[in-house]
Amino acid sequence: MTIPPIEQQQFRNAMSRLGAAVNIITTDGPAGRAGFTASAVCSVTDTPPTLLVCLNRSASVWPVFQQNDVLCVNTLASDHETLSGLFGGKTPMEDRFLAAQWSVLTTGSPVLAGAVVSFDCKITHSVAVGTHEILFCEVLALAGDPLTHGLVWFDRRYHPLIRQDAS
Ligand SMILES: NC(=O)c1ccc[n+]([C@@H]2O[C@H](COP(=O)([O-])OP(=O)(O)OC[C@H]3O[C@@H](n4cnc5c(N)ncnc54)[C@H](O)[C@@H]3O)[C@@H](O)[C@H]2O)c1
Ligand SMILES: Cc1cc2c(cc1C)N(C[C@H](O)[C@H](O)[C@H](O)COP(=O)(O)O)c1[nH]c(=O)[nH]c(=O)c1N2
Repeated sequence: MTIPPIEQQQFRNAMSRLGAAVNIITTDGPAGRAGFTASAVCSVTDTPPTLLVCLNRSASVWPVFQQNDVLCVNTLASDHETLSGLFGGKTPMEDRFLAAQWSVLTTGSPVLAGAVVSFDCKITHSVAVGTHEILFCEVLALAGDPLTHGLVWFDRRYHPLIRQDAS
């Protein structure tokens, strides 16, 4: 029996049905400051606290993350749609960062003001799979705003998460 291969577009159409949090992944260090929008973020283990980020190696930011070896995962709030678009397009890097306020925690990676949660991490190792690099990241510090509402990428558009009981 021959199993027909899943085409790229079929895979993307299927993945578009898998809702995901939207994040801006930032870094700063010897290679400079950079950031991009990512939905491919996942918890790996809590001992040591580790998450993963999948980054396309064709992105302009890839060499910067590779050299800095640190990053911050900033999970976006319901009012961050415009910011997500800036970090997900071909916008010049300085213009992306001018559109929001930033601080730092432990690694020096930019921490977004008003994020739902921020994970400040060192990249412990990475694995290449196809077009992407899976970055395994140990979490060194946390921040966040418990009053914010989340944002989900589903069906190729944003869905602000507003709790039914929110006043
Ligand atoms: N993991 C990723 O690299 C990823 C995830 C989401 C969106 N994007 C990019 O954002 C843009 C808009 O995406 P969209 O969701 O509106 O429509 P789309 O049809 O390009 O993608 C649909 C879904 O497929 C997956 N996907 C898309 N490109 C991928 C890739 N190169 N590798 C692995 N998975 C991929 C994602 O889950 C995405 O939500 C596109 O340029 C897309 O490539 C990339
Ligand atoms: C909602 C959403 C979600 C994602 C993306 C886009 C958008 C709009 N992009 C694409 C990524 O943000 C884009 O390629 C970067 O801006 C890098 O582009 P430059 O090469 O720096 O212009 C993206 N890229 C990636 O490598 N991993 C990911 O998980 C995602 N997820």
